[in-house]
Amino acid sequence: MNLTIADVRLTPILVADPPLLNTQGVHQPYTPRLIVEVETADGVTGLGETYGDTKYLEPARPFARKLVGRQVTDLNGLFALADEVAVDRSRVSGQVDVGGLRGVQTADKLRLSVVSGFEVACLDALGKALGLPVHTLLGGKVRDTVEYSAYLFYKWAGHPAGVRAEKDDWGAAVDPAGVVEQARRFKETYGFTSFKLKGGVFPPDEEIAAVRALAEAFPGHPLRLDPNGAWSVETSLRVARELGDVLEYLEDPTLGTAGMAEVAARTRVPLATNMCVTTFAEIKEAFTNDAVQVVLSDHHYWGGLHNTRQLAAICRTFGVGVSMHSNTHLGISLAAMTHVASTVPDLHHACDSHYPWQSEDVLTERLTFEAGKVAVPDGPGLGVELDRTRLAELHRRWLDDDGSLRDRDDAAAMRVAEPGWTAPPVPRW
Ligand SMILES: O=C([O-])C(=O)C[C@H](O)[C@@H](O)C(=O)[O-]
Ligand SMILES: [Mg+2]
Repeated sequence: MNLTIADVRLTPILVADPPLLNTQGVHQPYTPRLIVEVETADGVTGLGETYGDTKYLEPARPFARKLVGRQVTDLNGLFALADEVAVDRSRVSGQVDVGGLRGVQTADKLRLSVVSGFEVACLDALGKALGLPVHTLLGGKVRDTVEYSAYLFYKWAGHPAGVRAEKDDWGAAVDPAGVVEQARRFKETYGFTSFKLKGGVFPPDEEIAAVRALAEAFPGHPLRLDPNGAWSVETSLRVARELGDVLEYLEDPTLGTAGMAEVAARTRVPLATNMCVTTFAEIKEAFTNDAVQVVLSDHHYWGGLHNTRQLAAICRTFGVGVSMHSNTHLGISLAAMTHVASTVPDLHHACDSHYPWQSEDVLTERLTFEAGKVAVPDGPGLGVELDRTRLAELHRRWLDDDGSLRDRDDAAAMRVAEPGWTAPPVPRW
């Protein structure tokens, strides 16, 4: 068996995205992703997926060239290799990322997000070559299914008139009744029993009313609210007081570890984050100050599946819960999330996934949710197969784009409907 990497293919694509609202603005009609293929000398191909914006593509290209000639088994070597790749300083500022949704943005984190796509592709190739599923390569699954939560969004019925977009049939959700209706469809279609509402869109009282309406419609179901740091400490505490009896956790109510620690010290509602702990360097301060009770890992941010397991071990050591964050992603990443989640012993919260919002994919067969859970694939590698025709079509869309959609910009999408819109300064309320 020859496990030498003979070829690496990178295919940036644009995938349809509905008009989902967040505190920064609204999703653009198409969003970039990068599909990674690693091919061994024996002709075995492994698949990976990560962010596709220019700032990820730029380092991914030289990184891909460096991989040729190495072994797919050399996963630990990927990090040192990534350090050799230059990251344009203008792309990283050390502060919260441009989109304002993914926490700090450093060159290291950007490199890790690139590495994650290649690590998953190498694991997929290795698994296929050995005839073993990725979860076995990670030490073995401890569960056969992984539970996901319904990711509820305030949304418009459609993208603004005149904007080229794919249609969706979810309708609008801009008030409590719309949010409950969306949740009902999620539950009926996918069987989800936990619900997360993306907040920070409307004044807190409206979002409190939406969560109350969810609690009434779905009694006993775990509920979460995530305004992506849009609230002050005092507003966070007020929301925690008003919703404390129905929330599983509040996610990133306020920005920064110090603010989160202050909120955590004054409420019994657990705080979760995918913003103030998104790198290993941020763990010490957050955990020693008891700023967060649940970390939402994301194998893209953290540098892959092995790093996700290391993060879970650190969380376990500190008695901090672990779950998973999700951005717009396709089936390759959902499969990767499911494999790694299946190996984490104490995963006590349903993971996030945007997947139901993505009507397009590059797989021959989409992954499915049954009773809110994805069955852990047991076939070789990730257990998914690439649809090359679909990949080519979505790549063609990327090639045809004039550049305006190649870098996600929710504020720009909002300006189409509301000229003059800029992402609001935080705290917004
Ligand atoms: O905090 C979160 O869960 C996210 O950042 C997930 C996504 O970025 C979500 O907010 C979005 O896409 O609008
Ligand atoms: Mg979040």
